[in-house]
Amino acid sequence: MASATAPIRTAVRVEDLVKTYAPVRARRGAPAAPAVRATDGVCLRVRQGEIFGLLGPNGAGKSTLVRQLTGLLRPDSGAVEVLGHDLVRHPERAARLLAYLGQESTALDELSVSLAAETTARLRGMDTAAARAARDEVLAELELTQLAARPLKRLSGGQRRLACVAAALVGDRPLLVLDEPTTGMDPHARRAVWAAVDRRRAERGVTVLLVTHNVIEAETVLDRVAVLDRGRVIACDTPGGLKATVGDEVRLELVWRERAPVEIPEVAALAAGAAVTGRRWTLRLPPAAAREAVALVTTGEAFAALDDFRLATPSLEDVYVALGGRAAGQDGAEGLVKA
Ligand SMILES: Nc1ncnc2c1ncn2[C@@H]1O[C@H](COP(=O)(O)OP(=O)(O)OP(=O)(O)O)[C@@H](O)[C@H]1O
Repeated sequence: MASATAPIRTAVRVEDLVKTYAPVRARRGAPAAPAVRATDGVCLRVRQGEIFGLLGPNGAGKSTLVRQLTGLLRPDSGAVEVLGHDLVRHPERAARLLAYLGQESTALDELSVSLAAETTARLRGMDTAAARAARDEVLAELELTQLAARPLKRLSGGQRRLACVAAALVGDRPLLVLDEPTTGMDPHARRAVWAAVDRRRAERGVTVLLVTHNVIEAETVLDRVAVLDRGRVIACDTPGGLKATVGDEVRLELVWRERAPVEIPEVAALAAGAAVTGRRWTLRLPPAAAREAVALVTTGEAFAALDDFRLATPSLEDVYVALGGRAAGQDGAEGLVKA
């Protein structure tokens, strides 16, 4: 975040951004696809030095939005300004202003880890010596030195992703746009990525725009988050501010052994407010009601039928559901908590 004395500058300004993908006509057995309004009037402001998240289920429009922000996809209408530059009129300026890590790595796959980082640094204007120094630094930082000689296509999925992150981080761009950077990584690698990102923000005031499904990760690394659903921003705040929108409700999860003992009237009463998935009930309750419910299910007949229970304060996922976004697992959306 910007220091208390420095003026807060806007790194990214997005105004009323619209992109509709054209419909596809039916051809040789392939069904027709209707037009999709993938971004539908998106407005955003990202401050300089901020780690800003775009959160939302599959198909919400996150990648479409970032591809417009990075000059790779022309919007139908609306404005995109990065560090004062109009990227709709001058998309070619994006390469100087930002590093973009997309979901695919195909362009680098033939290169070794070392060459991928060095070539990217050279493409970003560093001379050979500086590019090699930046390469060595980032490979050490992400613990990739041992894999330096290996071509990306011969790495595991998580290792390949880490090598792509390394390439994105070289060259000192003031804005990092990272689309699901930690997909497939183990917790150790994830931590290394977040530490590297945070270091650049702290030492160089780098701004980070991060696309994620992963609510848990979002809660721990983001300063602010915009929740996107069906091409629209349905909320934008700090993780804490968003959580406050669900008030002080707590989440109670009950897992029954075989079936819920709904013949017990108090259990039947709980059922009315529960989201049921198989043997699991999820309830959102004020703290006092949650305490009562816990007392009920941890005594007598109800307890005998109970396999497990968990009481949790609201998460961003609760916020997301409360905001009316498509709940995890519905409409083809994957679970929001994707480890
Ligand atoms: N090239 C394309 N042509 C037509 N429709 C597309 C195209 N790319 C994306 N879409 C559609 O636009 C909508 C937004 O897609 P987008 O990839 O931006 O979502 P997303 O939030 O990034 O999803 P995910 O989390 O799965 O990456 C979806 O309905 C998708 O099917």
